[in-house]
Amino acid sequence: MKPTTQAAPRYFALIPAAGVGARMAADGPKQYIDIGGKPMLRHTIDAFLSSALISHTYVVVSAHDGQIDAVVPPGAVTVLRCGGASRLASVQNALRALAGELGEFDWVLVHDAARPGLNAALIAKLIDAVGNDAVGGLLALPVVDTVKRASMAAGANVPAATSSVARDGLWLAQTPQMFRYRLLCDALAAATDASVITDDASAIEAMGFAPRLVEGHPRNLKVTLPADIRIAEMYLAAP
Ligand SMILES: Nc1ccn([C@@H]2O[C@H](COP(=O)(O)OP(=O)(O)OP(=O)(O)O)[C@@H](O)[C@H]2O)c(=O)n1
Ligand SMILES: C[C@](O)(CO)[C@H](O)COP(=O)(O)O
Repeated sequence: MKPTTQAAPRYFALIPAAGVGARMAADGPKQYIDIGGKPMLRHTIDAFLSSALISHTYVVVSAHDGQIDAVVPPGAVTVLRCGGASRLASVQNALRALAGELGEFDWVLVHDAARPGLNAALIAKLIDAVGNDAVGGLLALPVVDTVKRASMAAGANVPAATSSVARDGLWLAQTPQMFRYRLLCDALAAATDASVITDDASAIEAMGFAPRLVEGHPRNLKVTLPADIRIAEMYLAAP
């Protein structure tokens, strides 16, 4: 019997970088803020370029982005100027733009530009853990604090806790979130509400699948608020 040869799996990075960084309240989009001597987005790009597992890296930016060309290393990264009004829309647009380049079984690792602390070891950990999985998965951190559900009473100036949420089984999603191209396209094509589908795994879950959770690292935080910059600087100073 002729031995069957199966093509080696391919892993592609897709970096949504079309946000405006409203919560950072900086002069411009937070993905271009300097951290440790280079723009945040360049740290994120370099994490994928440092991994021998990644076949190619794509960055999706807004159509009128005027800063990306000074950030990406020539030739090593493809810029997709199809960012949308939400992270969901940016990823949907990027996946459509890649229809002619990616095969249905190619793995896509969607990773926030705002998570510059990613490194090759975390990329390898995720791929090793779910690269043979039927669904895919994501880096995440188990919740270590007590979680409160709160409400703001009329006339109050701070919310009040109405209950505590049992933390067993609660995880905080990070990225990359890795799924095969076809499944990810189908899941996101069915997603309409960006306020509900706030990560790629949410769309996969909405199809009834259970993405695997692989423990990430605090260095892989999402740089969202001004105070996050110092934390990112600390981790990026010690790769
Ligand atoms: N329309 C959007 C919104 C967000 N993102 C990207 O999705 C990632 C996570 O989003 P977030 O941290 O919320 O970034 P912003 O949307 O820029 O931040 P904010 O919500 O404070 O405006 C970021 O890398 C961001 O650039 C994107 O590609 N397109
Ligand atoms: C994708 C994500 O980073 C997982 O935690 C998160 O959902 C992004 O949320 P944001 O409001 O778009 O930053």
